[in-house]
Amino acid sequence: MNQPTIAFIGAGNMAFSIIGGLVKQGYDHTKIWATNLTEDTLKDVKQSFNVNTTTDNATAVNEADVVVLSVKPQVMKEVVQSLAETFKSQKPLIISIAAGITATTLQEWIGAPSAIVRCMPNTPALLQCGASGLYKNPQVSDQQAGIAETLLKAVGITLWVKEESGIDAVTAVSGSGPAYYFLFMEAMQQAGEALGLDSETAKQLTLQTALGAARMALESSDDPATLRKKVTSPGGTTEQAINTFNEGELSALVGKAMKAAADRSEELSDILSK
Ligand SMILES: NC(=O)C1=CN([C@@H]2O[C@H](COP(=O)(O)OP(=O)(O)OC[C@H]3O[C@@H](n4cnc5c(N)ncnc54)[C@H](O)[C@@H]3O)[C@@H](O)[C@H]2O)C=CC1
Ligand SMILES: O=C(O)[C@@H]1CCC=N1
Repeated sequence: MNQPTIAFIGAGNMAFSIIGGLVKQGYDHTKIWATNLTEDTLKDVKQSFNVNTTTDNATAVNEADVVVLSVKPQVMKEVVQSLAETFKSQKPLIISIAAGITATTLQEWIGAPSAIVRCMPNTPALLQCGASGLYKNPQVSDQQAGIAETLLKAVGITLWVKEESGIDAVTAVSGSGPAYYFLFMEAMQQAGEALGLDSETAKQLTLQTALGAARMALESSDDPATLRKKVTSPGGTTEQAINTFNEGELSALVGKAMKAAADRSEELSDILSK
């Protein structure tokens, strides 16, 4: 299949990562456009990947089969409305990576039925180690869905949800998820220091343990519960820690925290549709 031309509207962190992933995987750089508000903010992406750049969003969209909306949610309405006529004439596949903006809202701002894939990536995409949830509206063809998947696979794994509300759950799990693990790392490092380790030692032990545990969970045929049990010697040290977590109802707390994140995602969709 010919590689489609892709325009990234808003070449910030996430767009930079996806473009980087695509180019590293051999995507033709001449088929990629990146836009931003000023030439200065486009220098980096131009120098790094030799893609086409412009400060005029419509110029890029006019060239594109696929448009990736990668500006912040707060400016999305203005950006989409200013491109509405171009979208209507060009009919590109539109992929939005913005948190909290539904495909229905995007379509309303465009003012015509449009093929839209909504995606929730996460920040490890910056290391090509991300996890993205994808939703496609009924206008998206199988071929377009394949294009969206290829694009996001350049920065990690991709999983589809059938209902758009699934994106709220994806946001609670993998979108916000890196922050939960960072919080746990912060707490473990602090606890290590409180137990007498110097800060650097506590940090290195914490981070390498997180990496090792994640790799074991991904690569082992055992599930996380089995892996946990294998660390936990009866009457030993881990058991004491796990009992303490259970007394504090850690699982219930995680459930409550993630429900709050999903509820906020739904609420933001309402607020941002205005
Ligand atoms: N799940 C998650 O953790 C993440 C989700 N996201 C989503 O990805 C999107 C992009 O996020 P980042 O790359 O971190 O933001 P960013 O702020 O790094 O990039 C956005 C870029 O858009 C540019 N921009 C602003 N107005 C523009 C306009 N009218 N025309 C063209 N460019 C314009 C800005 O100058 C900026 O460089 C956001 O909508 C965010 O919700 C991003 C990062 C992580
Ligand atoms: O905190 C947020 O609202 C965004 C969405 C997922 C990660 N960051």
